[in-house]
Amino acid sequence: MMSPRFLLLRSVASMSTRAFSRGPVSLQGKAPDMSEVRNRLRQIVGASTNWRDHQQALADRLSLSSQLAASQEELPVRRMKDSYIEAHLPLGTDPKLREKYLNYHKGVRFGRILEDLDSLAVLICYSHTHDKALPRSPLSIVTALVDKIDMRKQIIHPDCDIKFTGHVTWVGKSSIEAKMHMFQYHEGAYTQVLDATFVMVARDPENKRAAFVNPLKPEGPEEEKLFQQGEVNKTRRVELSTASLLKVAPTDEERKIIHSLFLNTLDTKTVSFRSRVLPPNSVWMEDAKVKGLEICHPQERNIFNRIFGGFLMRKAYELGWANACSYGGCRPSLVAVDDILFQKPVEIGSLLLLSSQVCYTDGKYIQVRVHTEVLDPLTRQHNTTNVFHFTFVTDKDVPNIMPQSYGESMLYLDGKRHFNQTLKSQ
Ligand SMILES: CCCCCCCCCC(=O)SCCNC(=O)CCNC(=O)[C@H](O)C(C)(C)COP(=O)(O)OP(=O)(O)OC[C@H]1O[C@@H](n2cnc3c(N)ncnc32)[C@H](O)[C@@H]1OP(=O)(O)O
Repeated sequence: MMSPRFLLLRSVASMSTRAFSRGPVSLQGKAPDMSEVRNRLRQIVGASTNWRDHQQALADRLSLSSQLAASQEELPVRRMKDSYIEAHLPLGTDPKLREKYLNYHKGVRFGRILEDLDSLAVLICYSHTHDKALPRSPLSIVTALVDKIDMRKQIIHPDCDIKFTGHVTWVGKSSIEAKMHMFQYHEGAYTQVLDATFVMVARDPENKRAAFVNPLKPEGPEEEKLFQQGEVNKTRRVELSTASLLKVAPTDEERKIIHSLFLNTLDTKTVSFRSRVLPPNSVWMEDAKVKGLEICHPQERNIFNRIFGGFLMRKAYELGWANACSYGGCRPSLVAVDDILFQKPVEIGSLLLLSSQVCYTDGKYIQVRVHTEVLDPLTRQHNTTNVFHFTFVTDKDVPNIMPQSYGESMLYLDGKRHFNQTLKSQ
């Protein structure tokens, strides 16, 4: 039986033809491939194709400020089908493209898929906010959050065509939730590989302050449900942020977990709080880190001359995967991506420090957190730009991760919260 999600997708897809041919992604009526998606984004904002022209392109965009709406009410209401997009990644039919996506293990580089989802989410939002009367959009639409990516299949074939679909499911004043689905053509049919929910934020042409986006009117019970889920997601995010362990103490149950881990690691031969012994089949958290550095070259810029969010996700994912791989001693598969927060833009030329940590384990599962920060070499100041959460699974049980310090215990609990959230949605 087909899943309700898939039925919904089909129903939106079937009513999308008119929207698709009127929307800004129309390319002689056929669905674009991912390079066309990126080219279309460049056209929509008037991005420079050469780095030497980027200052001029930025100056040209400044003049678009006068086209921003003064209130949300003055913008026309949009329907979900107005932003519906289908895009293709012809891995099966384009061998040159396949090389870019292929990993050593004859699978697909998931980091590349993250880049494509990010680009597609931006184009979906520009379709929602499209104004026929304007040749260029005054909005700078940036990725604020990857709320969730749930894998429905663990194997992505490198030689079969991929199809992405997606549309806006909820809007606030300046924020937009976009849901996307990925399918792969295998053994004569398209089957679902993943579902993704991104939150994007519209900013002025200089990317300095929030800008209003068109309201969204759900049509019919299925769209109402999606819209309400968007509201629920927003409330959940606020609640999670309020209960963050960086702000408030752990719950009673969590405190008991940490104390029991502490008791399990005490050296029974000494009467000391300090001497700790690693239990069998365990690894100290301190020994489960992998770090990396990226110099942020202009090649990785987005349409607003900052570092492309998809590139940051790819780098963080690959580091997190390498950490899980060395921790588990075998190739892990991705189960879910959860709550990727884009706190601050990364400027071109930055030194980006990436730090990945195995923060929670449960049987075959490994929860990895990747933290990125930019380092100003002159002032030696560090600024957090992103935090990423990945859940991996391996084919055998992995050692238990063991926190030692109070800070590590909070990382452990945060990892456990993310892991439980992932299990709930599976
Ligand atoms: C060349 C080919 C490439 C083509 C691809 C193009 C892709 C381009 C996309 C990107 O690459 S973007 C790059 C990665 N993303 C960033 O660099 C964003 C970095 N983060 C920020 O700049 C700020 O944190 C952000 C603009 C997201 C939010 O800033 P603020 O917190 O000051 O926002 P503000 O308080 O003004 O709130 C504005 C809205 O954002 C919402 N918001 C802010 N942070 C959020 C969050 N974390 N989650 C959900 N919503 C969030 C907030 O609720 C509010 O919604 P409403 O207006 O609807 O009420």
